Amino acid sequence: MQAAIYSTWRHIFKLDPDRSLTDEALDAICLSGTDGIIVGGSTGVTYDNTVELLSRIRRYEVPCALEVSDEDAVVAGFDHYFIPLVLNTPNAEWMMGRQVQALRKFGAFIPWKETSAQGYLILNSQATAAKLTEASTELSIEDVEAHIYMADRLLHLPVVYLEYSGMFGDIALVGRVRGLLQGAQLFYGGGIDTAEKARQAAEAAHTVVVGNAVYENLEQALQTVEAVRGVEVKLG
Ligand SMILES: CC(C)=CCC/C(C)=C/CC/C(C)=C/CC/C(C)=C/CC/C(C)=C/CC/C(C)=C/CC/C(C)=C/COP(=O)(O)OP(=O)(O)O
Ligand SMILES: O=P(O)(O)OC[C@@H](O)CO
Ligand SMILES: [Mg+2]
Repeated sequence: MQAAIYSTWRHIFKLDPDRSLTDEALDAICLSGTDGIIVGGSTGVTYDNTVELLSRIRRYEVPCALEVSDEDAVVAGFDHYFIPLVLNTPNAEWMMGRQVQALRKFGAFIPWKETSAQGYLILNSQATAAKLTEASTELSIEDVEAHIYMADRLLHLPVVYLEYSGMFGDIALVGRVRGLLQGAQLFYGGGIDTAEKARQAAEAAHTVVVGNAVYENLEQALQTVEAVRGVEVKLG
């Protein structure tokens, strides 16, 4: 089987359709040398703002994936689709419920080879996604490990996503999780707003995701690309 497009991605910018970016900023992001762009956000993502952002990104060659957070914002034409499942929520709606509901509608049309589930472990209680999904963010190391065994060894999810959106996470824990994984690719995201934080995250995870910094300090966000490129980690 051909490897998924994201399997070699070390650095990703995540762009939120619900936030605005000038053409100059988008130009710099798309030409930055990042491996890929994920379009996604936890709230305010609509069909219209997703189509608009995709059409602007498509002026460039950079690969672009959609992380689907709302069944009403499913847009054709992306290179890949990620379907988040929240592992650490007691509310099954966010683990399986909404996804199954969407599959009733889209199941027959899904490009399966270009579609992957992501097992999200949300570890910042203040993240929008944590509040929305009622995630149980206060996890012991044993709890984290158990979730990782579930995602990687039992469910065989292709991606495990350690999500600290809005804060820089526990990088030692990220490295420990990577060491446990046998099949899944580890995405880390949260609070990367300098080259140094990007470098540390890239030492620990297979793939690092830079989101809010794009909107808050673009110059520093752009520097994360080179920082990640300088760190060797075995992928695949
Ligand atoms: C041809 C064609 C049409 C192809 C496409 C077919 C296709 C692939 C269909 C998809 C069908 C499907 C199964 C859809 C799932 C829909 C769904 C409702 C999933 C639920 C996802 C979920 C658990 C959402 C909860 C929030 C979450 C975890 C979002 C992930 C992204 C995220 C955390 C972004 C960060 O958010 P942000 O807003 O930036 O947060 P901050 O405020 O902290 O910055
Ligand atoms: O926005 P930040 O904090 O960079 O987090 C990136 C990403 O993990 C969000 O889903
Ligand atoms: Mg954000």
